[in-house]
Amino acid sequence: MTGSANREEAEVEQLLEFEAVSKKYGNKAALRDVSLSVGPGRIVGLLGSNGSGKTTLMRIAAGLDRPDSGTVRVLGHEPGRASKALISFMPDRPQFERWMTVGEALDFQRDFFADFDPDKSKRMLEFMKLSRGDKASSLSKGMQERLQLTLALSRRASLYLLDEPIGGVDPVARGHILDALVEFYEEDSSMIVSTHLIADIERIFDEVLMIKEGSLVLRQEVEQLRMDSGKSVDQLFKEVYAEC
Ligand SMILES: Nc1ncnc2c1ncn2[C@@H]1O[C@H](COP(=O)(O)OP(=O)(O)OP(=O)(O)O)[C@@H](O)[C@H]1O
Repeated sequence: MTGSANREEAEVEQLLEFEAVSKKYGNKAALRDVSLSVGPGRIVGLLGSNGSGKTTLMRIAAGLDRPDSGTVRVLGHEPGRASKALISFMPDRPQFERWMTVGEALDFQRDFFADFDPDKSKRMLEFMKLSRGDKASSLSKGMQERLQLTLALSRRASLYLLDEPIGGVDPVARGHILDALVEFYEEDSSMIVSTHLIADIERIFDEVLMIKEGSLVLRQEVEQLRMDSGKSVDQLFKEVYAEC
């Protein structure tokens, strides 16, 4: 990164900042000395092969796991009640109970989060072709992901963390879901999206972070990356992870 980019970054209040964050599970290093920052109004792709540390990074940002060392800030707050109120996290596994209907899952989210927006949630349900009366247990994997996204994006959060949001959605529907991401996220907020399906999703990214064996190996603006390398993000990803 250039000096002027550094100065610009320092002037904008960062939504998320990691400084030298490391995390081990037993003797397995899941994150190694990761430093990054995400400013407002950005859609950031978090890319990495299986086990590279994407979920760990998101869980630490969401305040669900603690780093062993390093510091994390969300709009200047250390992880805790204030930072959690600013973040909407979509985990890679369903967070609703299987006995719930779609409507009950949304009501639960509404009761839990002060920033839940009922109007947005209604528009998202229509967009996702879900009905309040649908039973969560009878939804297909792809429809469950649509519900997960509806729950996450129905909040007016500052930072959305979406862990593999389109893995179970069929290729035809992916474009529709990506359009929902772009349409329903808040202008001044930012979104970090982890994925393996880079070719499908790279069109929505402003910036990508590539993580390999717990280390951040690349952080770049997508336009710049395409201009510098003459390659798509997907092509570059395949090169970086060729031996994984
Ligand atoms: N709770 C845990 N206990 C032990 N090891 C863990 C735990 N969570 C993650 N790990 C290990 O940490 C490393 C990073 O895992 P993580 O889930 O963050 O990767 P990921 O990039 O999200 O992978 P995937 O794309 O397969 O979901 C892996 O080696 C994983 O086995």
